[in-house]
Formats: sequence, structure tokens, C-alpha cells
Amino acid sequence: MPPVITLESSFAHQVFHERHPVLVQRLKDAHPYGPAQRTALDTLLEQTHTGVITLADDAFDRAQWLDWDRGHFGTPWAKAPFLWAESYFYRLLLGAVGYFETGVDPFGPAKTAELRSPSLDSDYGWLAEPLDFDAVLLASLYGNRADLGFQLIAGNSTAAHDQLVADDSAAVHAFLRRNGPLPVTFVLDNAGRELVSDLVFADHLLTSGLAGEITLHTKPVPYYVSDATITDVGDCLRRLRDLPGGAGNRLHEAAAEGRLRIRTHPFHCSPLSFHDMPADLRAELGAGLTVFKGDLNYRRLVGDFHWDAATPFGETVSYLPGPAVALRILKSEVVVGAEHHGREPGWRTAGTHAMVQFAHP
Ligand SMILES: O=P(O)(O)OC[C@H]1O[C@](O)(CO)[C@@H](O)[C@@H]1O
Repeated sequence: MPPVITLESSFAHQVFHERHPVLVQRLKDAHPYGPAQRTALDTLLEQTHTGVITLADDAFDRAQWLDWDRGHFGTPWAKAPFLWAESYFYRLLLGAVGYFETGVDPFGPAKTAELRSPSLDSDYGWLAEPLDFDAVLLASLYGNRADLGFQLIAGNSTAAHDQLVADDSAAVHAFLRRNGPLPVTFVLDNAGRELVSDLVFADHLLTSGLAGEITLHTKPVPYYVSDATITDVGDCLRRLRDLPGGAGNRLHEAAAEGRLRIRTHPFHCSPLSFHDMPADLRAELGAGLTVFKGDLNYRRLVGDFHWDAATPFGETVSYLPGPAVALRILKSEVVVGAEHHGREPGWRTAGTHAMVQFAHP
């Protein structure tokens, strides 16, 4: 395996030292947090910048985190693997704001504002037109651009079709045509526009007969700023019912009939890659085709390593129990299966390039 990406990498360092302070400030601005919550947020930032990783003796999920530990408790944050440290940061952030007592999603106000935005109606006007497989797949892919966390530092990027650095979409379509109707599982990424587009893709798979049933896997708790929870799926589905094209109502009916299922699993908030997924999740992801959405799921899928970008995607995911497709805007350093010569500096992290990668055992 290539070296793991740690917080010593300049990009990871930037996420912790530039993005996280902005995020904490936004949370303080958006919520009537008291002194205890504000101090806990400041302490969290300070510890992650200069301290050692600790696990509270009375943490309710202590056993879970000891199980997910890979020897990082008691070591400096600055040396920790990026994937592990970022996940633990979000766990501690939820603790700092009292989420585990109140159940109030700290990222809820931003998610709600995005769904309420009037521009969403005009942006989804295309739903009134007849849609083909390529259009809905690309909508789901480029929906990943709309991630609220990424916007904290990058602003709005404008990935375009010609910035696809890997495009296996024809192979995915051919596979589904040959084998469908299949169970299709989405390992979701962000709520809001991305999830609305994912739902449109899911509806197309069902109505075209390529999928017999759809399962949506969400995060069990709010994570990585805008990652979708079960609550967000309900909110986005309701919003989709107001948009043209009828996908929202069809999916609502599919849920009632058991053809659309919404699931979650604690492992979706673990700091580990999918190589370590437990047997029950592995069994769920082994049926039919699994769609892994977004950058974080990509890092967890191939492993958060300094891969040579020419490494074949199929090699890195050969451990998976079944066929998989990754739909991702590039927002972090991890890339496999892509030609990288002659690209401009920063192409891996700028949010201007995208990939569709497919592998089946
Ligand atoms: O919402 P996405 O596409 O998973 O992107 C989130 C990404 O943002 C980061 O937090 C910083 O780029 C990555 O760690 C993570 O992979």
C-alpha cells in the first residue's frame, strides 16, 4: 500500500486549520449556543491544532471508538491519518454542541436554507423534460459539487462535462441493461441538491426497469457538514414532490410498496475505510450494484492513501462484495484510475474535476 495521507499533508492541514475555524464560526452564528457549547467548540479547535487525541472516560460511545481506534488515542493530532482524524473531529464536534443530548442537527439551518432556496425551482426546471440515463447519472454526479462543507473554503466550483477524468458511465449503463432489474444501493453523500439529484437518478433506475429496488444508505448522525441523514432523505423527498416530473411522488409510492428503502449503519460514521466494514454491511452492499457518492465515500472506498493516479480503480476495490460505481467530484488528494500528466496544479482538490468509475468482480 502507498503511504497513508496524514494531517501533515498540506491539503489536510488546510482543512483543519482554515476550514474548521470557519465552520465553527458559522455554527456559533447560526445557533443560540451558550458559553459551555462555545467554549467546547473553541477547545476542540485548539486541541486539534496543537494537542493530543483523547477519548473521554465517560464517552457514551467509548467502546465503539476503542474498537475503531488504530492506535491513535494518546498521539498528536498533527500526525494522525486524515481520514481517521476528520471523522473523529466531527464526532467531537457533535459532542461539543450537545447533539447527543438534544438531537438538534448543528448543520440543519444550512441544509434547510438550501432546500428552501427559490433558485432550486428554476435549477431543476429540466425535470419537466424527458430524461435519459446519461442525464440523470450526470445530475447525480454533479450534485456532489453542491456540498456545503466544500463551499466553506472553495466557493462554488463549476465542473463541466469535459472535466471528467474517468468516465465509465457507458459501462455502468451496459451492465444494468444486461443484468437489470437489479437491487441498487446508494451510499449517499450530501443532503440538499445532491440528494435531490440522487433521488432523480434512483427514480429513473426504477421507472426504466434497470433497478428492481433501491436502498439508500445515510449517515446515522449529521457528519461532514452536509452529509445526509434519514431525516434529510424525508426532507429532500418532500421537496422533490414540489418539483416537476413526478419523481417525488413515484418514489413516495415506491417507499410505501417497499421498493425504496432507507437504511443507515453505524459504520457510515466510522473513521475507517470500507476495507474494514462489518459483515452485516458487507452483505447489504453485496446485492446488485452499489453507487458510492462523493469524495469522502471515495476516500473510504479506495483507501486514503497517496495513490499513484495511474493505479487501476478495479485493483483498489477488488475487496468489495459486488459491483460498484463511484460518482465523485474531486475534492481531496486521493485519485486512482485517471490520467494525470499535464494537469494543472491543484486539480485533485479544486472541485473542478469529476469521475465515474465502475468495477465488478
Ligand atoms: O461531500 P464530499 O464530496 O464527500 O466531500 C467532502 C470532502 O471534504 C473534505 O472534508 C475536505 O475536502 C474531505 O475530507 C471530504 O472528502
